[in-house]
Amino acid sequence: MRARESASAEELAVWRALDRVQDPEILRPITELGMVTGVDVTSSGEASVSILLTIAGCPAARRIEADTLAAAESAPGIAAARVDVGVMTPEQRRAFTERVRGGAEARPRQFGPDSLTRVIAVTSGKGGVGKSSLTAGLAVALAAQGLSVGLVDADVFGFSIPGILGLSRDGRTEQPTRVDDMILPPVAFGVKVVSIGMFLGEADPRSTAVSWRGPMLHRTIEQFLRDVWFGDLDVLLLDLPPGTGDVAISVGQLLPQAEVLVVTTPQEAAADVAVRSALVARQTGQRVTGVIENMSGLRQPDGSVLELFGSGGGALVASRLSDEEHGDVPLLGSVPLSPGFREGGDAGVPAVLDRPQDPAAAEVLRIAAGIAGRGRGLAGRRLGVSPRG
Ligand SMILES: Nc1ncnc2c1ncn2[C@@H]1O[C@H](COP(=O)(O)OP(=O)(O)OP(=O)(O)O)[C@@H](O)[C@H]1O
Repeated sequence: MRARESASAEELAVWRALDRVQDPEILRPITELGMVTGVDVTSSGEASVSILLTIAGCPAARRIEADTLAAAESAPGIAAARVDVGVMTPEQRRAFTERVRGGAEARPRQFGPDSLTRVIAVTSGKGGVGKSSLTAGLAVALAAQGLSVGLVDADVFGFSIPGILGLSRDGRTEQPTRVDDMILPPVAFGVKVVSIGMFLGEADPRSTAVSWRGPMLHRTIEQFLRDVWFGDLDVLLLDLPPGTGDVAISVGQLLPQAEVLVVTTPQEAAADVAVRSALVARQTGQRVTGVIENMSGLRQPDGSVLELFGSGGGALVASRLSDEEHGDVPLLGSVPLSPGFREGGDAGVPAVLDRPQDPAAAEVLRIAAGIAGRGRGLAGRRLGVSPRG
């Protein structure tokens, strides 16, 4: 088997085709990760490709093997292809994790103060207002716009993200892959997802209640942020539990640079508790950057709108959080009630991808575009002015 440096023209064409094969968990080309160890092409155009996997037999491994074969077969001048799969030795695995981390020892802490990742924590006052559905929708929408996105489901008591993103089926939740001490999160619709629901072992998350106390919760969130390898993310979203509990405070301590989005319903009575959850975030030094109203009016077949939960709650929360000290906290959007949006979540296929015309999905896409366009504040951004000549 020949390395890239000594490849013939036909072999080089195969290497180039393999550059397009991504590791489905790390989301980087397998050639860049050193997983392709050699390519041979015979004079009759038969290609053999050798790849090394961290572990054999897992779904990611099967996909890499299939994608490698398809890529080799598609290369110009190739009549047939086969793939030889090997498993890395412990030594090779160490070199691999080093390469993935880019020499992590020397790198700043993931999501530490020097990190360029924008961290957005989504909170709500009451439960059941659609916070998880919106967080998942925003994450998928941002990934679809080409951003590199991670999502931490920190809603320990009501983790629902794996279900909404199709990572949990028939009571089995997809598990992160462990490569030595590196934990690689599963990827759903381009989003790297980690959830407390993935760390329950064999327990069926449908019938498993997590009843951990503060310190245990804090350690778990800390582990999510430290040991799970997200790679270089543009945006990390966190789905917090509703209310003002231990997790919100831990996230405030661990990620003081986080922006906070508050989800509320149009019901004015829900506003007080939504404002309180935002104030807890402020107390831990986080910035509240916007409010999203969910479950706004439901469009009727005759075109009228039924305001099931009243109206005005989002605007009320936004205005109560805006003041001279903290500036304007905008209402980023009002997501209507929509049966299609709920069905997408239940089926594990986000409506923002599957039915972007759905009124709720369309509004989530619009909010995501606004969030993507806003960046992380002015620091490091180019301003739209040019010097006068
Ligand atoms: N705009 C909407 N239209 C219709 N159904 C919605 C909408 N938003 C959310 N839902 C549905 O409402 C239910 C609750 O949503 P979700 O689980 O996202 O709420 P939550 O605020 O995260 O709840 P908790 O924090 O208590 O777990 C889900 O069944 C979801 O599909």
